[in-house]
Amino acid sequence: MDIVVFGAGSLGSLVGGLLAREHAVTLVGRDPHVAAVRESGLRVGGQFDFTVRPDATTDGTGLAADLAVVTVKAFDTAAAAEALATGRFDAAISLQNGMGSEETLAASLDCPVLAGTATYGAVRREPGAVDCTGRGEVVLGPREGGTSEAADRAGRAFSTAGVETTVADDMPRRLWEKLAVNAGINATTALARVENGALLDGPASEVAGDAARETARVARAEGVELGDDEAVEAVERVARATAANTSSMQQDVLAGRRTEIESINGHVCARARERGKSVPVNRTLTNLLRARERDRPQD
Ligand SMILES: NC(=O)C1=CN([C@@H]2O[C@H](COP(=O)(O)OP(=O)(O)OC[C@H]3O[C@@H](n4cnc5c(N)ncnc54)[C@H](OP(=O)(O)O)[C@@H]3O)[C@@H](O)[C@H]2O)C=CC1
Ligand SMILES: CC(C)(CO)C(=O)C(=O)O
Repeated sequence: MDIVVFGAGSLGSLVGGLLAREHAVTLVGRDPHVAAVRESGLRVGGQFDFTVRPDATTDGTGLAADLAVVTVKAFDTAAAAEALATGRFDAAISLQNGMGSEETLAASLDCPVLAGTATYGAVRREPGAVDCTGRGEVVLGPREGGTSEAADRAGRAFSTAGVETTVADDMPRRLWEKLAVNAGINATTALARVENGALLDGPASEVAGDAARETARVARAEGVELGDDEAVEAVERVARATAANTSSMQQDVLAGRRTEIESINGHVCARARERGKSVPVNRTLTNLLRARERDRPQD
């Protein structure tokens, strides 16, 4: 397949590198990473060890492919959608954390937009190289649930390239469960400056559990069956599996970068407001991160 990976940062470079073992991949990213990939190829290290030679460009406009895989940060989705809309694709998929990216893409693109989640860990350490810090899986499917030929085709493309992949018919529930995990872990660890494993017990675990429970309550108000206990168990499962991780939001805070707070806890707050629900823990976490974003040097 011809595949465009829009957002050749950490996750996009890893997924693009894995896909390039089997498919014709074009990475859309920034220099000096793009220049290094064009010059010497993309080295995939950490839990893998191989080099591939995908195409790479800094100009994401006017491209055409069977599939567009979107891996920019959530706050860059609108710009990515605008660029992708100038090209031609049979399908697109978001592998981003947070909620709302699929809707943003679907509003601009003239092709089926699939939902996806990724539990691979990736860090781009230097231009032309990415490390896999944890082998996970990609789960994908139609964003409204059910099955589709586009989802099956994308699933086959990922699987044949050796990406652990599940094609799921319950993406709305899976997205809300992943949202509960990120709502519980990301902002809590970013503010407390602790690793994910610190949420398994101790003072911050209550905050993470409450944020996940609130998220489950909003999910149910949206018609998605996600129990309070299931949401808390998902947080515990992920915190245990990634105990030594510094969450992506904490990494962003430590590096002085913008965070994805609006599409994670901020999304829970926005949906709760529409449904007349109270989510005080998510509201507190969102406002504390917002306060810090106001003080962050602007891009
Ligand atoms: N890293 C991980 O292990 C995982 C990440 N995720 C999710 O995946 C998404 C991406 O995360 P991650 O890879 O860590 O983020 P990164 O910031 O490392 O990657 C995004 C990249 O896209 C680039 N980019 C943004 N807009 C454009 C554009 N218009 N044209 C070209 N390049 C562009 C960014 O460049 P610049 O910064 O210069 O704008 C950046 O290099 C997030 O939603 C994250 O939560 C999910 C699971 C695991
Ligand atoms: C699963 C988790 C919490 C792992 O750190 C993550 O998705 C993130 O940090 O953004």
